[in-house]
Amino acid sequence: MTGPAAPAVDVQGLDRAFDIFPSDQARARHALWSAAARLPGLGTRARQRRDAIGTRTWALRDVSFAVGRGESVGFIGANGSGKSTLLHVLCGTLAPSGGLVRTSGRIGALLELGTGFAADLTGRENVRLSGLLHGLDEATVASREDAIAAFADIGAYLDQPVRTYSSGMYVRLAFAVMAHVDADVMIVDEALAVGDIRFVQKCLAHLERFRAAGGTLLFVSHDLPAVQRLCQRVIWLDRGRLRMDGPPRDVTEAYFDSMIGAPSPGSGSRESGVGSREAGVGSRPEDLTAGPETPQAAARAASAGDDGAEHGGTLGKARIADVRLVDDTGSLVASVRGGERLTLFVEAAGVGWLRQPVVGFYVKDRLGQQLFGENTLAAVTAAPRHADTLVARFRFVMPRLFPGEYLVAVAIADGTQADHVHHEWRHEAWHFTSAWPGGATGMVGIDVDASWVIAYDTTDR
Ligand SMILES: Nc1ncnc2c1ncn2[C@@H]1O[C@H](COP(=O)(O)OP(=O)(O)OP(=O)(O)O)[C@@H](O)[C@H]1O
Repeated sequence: MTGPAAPAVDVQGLDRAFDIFPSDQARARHALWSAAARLPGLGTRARQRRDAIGTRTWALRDVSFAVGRGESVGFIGANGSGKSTLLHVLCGTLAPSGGLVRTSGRIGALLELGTGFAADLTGRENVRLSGLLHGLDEATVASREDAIAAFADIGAYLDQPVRTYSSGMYVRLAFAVMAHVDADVMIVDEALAVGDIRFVQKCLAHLERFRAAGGTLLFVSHDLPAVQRLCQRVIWLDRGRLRMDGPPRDVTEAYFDSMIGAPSPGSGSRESGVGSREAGVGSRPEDLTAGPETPQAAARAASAGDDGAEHGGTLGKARIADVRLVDDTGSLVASVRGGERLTLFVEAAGVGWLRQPVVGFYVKDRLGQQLFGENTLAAVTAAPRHADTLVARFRFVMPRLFPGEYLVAVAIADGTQADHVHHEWRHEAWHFTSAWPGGATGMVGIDVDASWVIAYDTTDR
């Protein structure tokens, strides 16, 4: 029995070993000696014979921590440090070799690809099966099927066997199921990494809402900014052992320093360039007037939700008709290297009476983090007028962006910084990839003309 104050997850002294055998015969001999070790009088000798067969790897060693209800905890660590093994033990798909694991409430898990669905059943059959396995009754599963299908958005593939799915389709369906089983605890492994940028943002927005509504989240990722965005606390696993447990910024910085071989500065305020934002902090993306967040913007954000919706805005009537990112020859730009001069065109229709039209944009990364943007607030001083079309143009030099996918969000508003009405905003007005070949640390790169290091003695020897 777990009382109301019991943590959602309680792990004490957890060990998990994997035995690797050179052959099936060796595996069978190991099983025999394991059985013999339980017989009276044979224990010590049988254990010695058993342990001489194969190689034992400790994926987790003496790991202890507790996660309170409503907490969001990120798990980070190098490849092979035990993160996935830990999540599997928490979900019950792997048994501990030692120690205690207690969880309370319904667990929804998105583990690595290939776990969770029966490959020969269709997506729809898997949805039904998963719903039942998560403890929902048949009627509830049936009533949620449409919502799950809409969230996954994989079209006719829903009625195809799961073995025909791409990894992206698989993860779409798996997340959609997890989002609809009334989980108290959500456990998400690196699987999200295979989703396309729009879907990943939709999932992250869902996890943020789940967290804000008091859900417990356990999140494994190598993506440190994503961990900082979603988690209030981070646990660093190092070769199976818990190395650090604390605030996201301290732990991710110490981990990053260990990865690049630098001494850790402790919990100082130095910015490492890796996701140095505080967890959960950041202005809402749709307010492109780039000032302090207004209550109106907050209210719009709350009503529209950042659910991956492609566009929103209810107050005005102008509609974004066309958005194009082009280079100096007028060609559409789908891939950038950074350093090139580009122009973003925005055209709106059905405008009507305007006091002072403001068009804005920003570029966001895969996690929805705003990287840069601009608006026409300073450029426009026109008197109120009537118009049916509005055209805005931003000419700028594209920064060096870390290789990956990016989205351009665009908004049209009318008014001043302090008092404006949003007509429409479009979260995903343009999509491009960055193919910058440099090795940026952090989210943007710089052009380094020269770099050097000098070593010298200050005293004569
Ligand atoms: N089924 C298995 N059989 C044998 N060894 C395993 C098995 N699963 C995991 N291991 C080993 O356990 C250790 C921890 O692996 P785990 O997958 O949990 O690490 P991880 O931190 O999730 O790594 P990654 O970041 O690469 O996903 C590794 O040494 C791995 O080789």
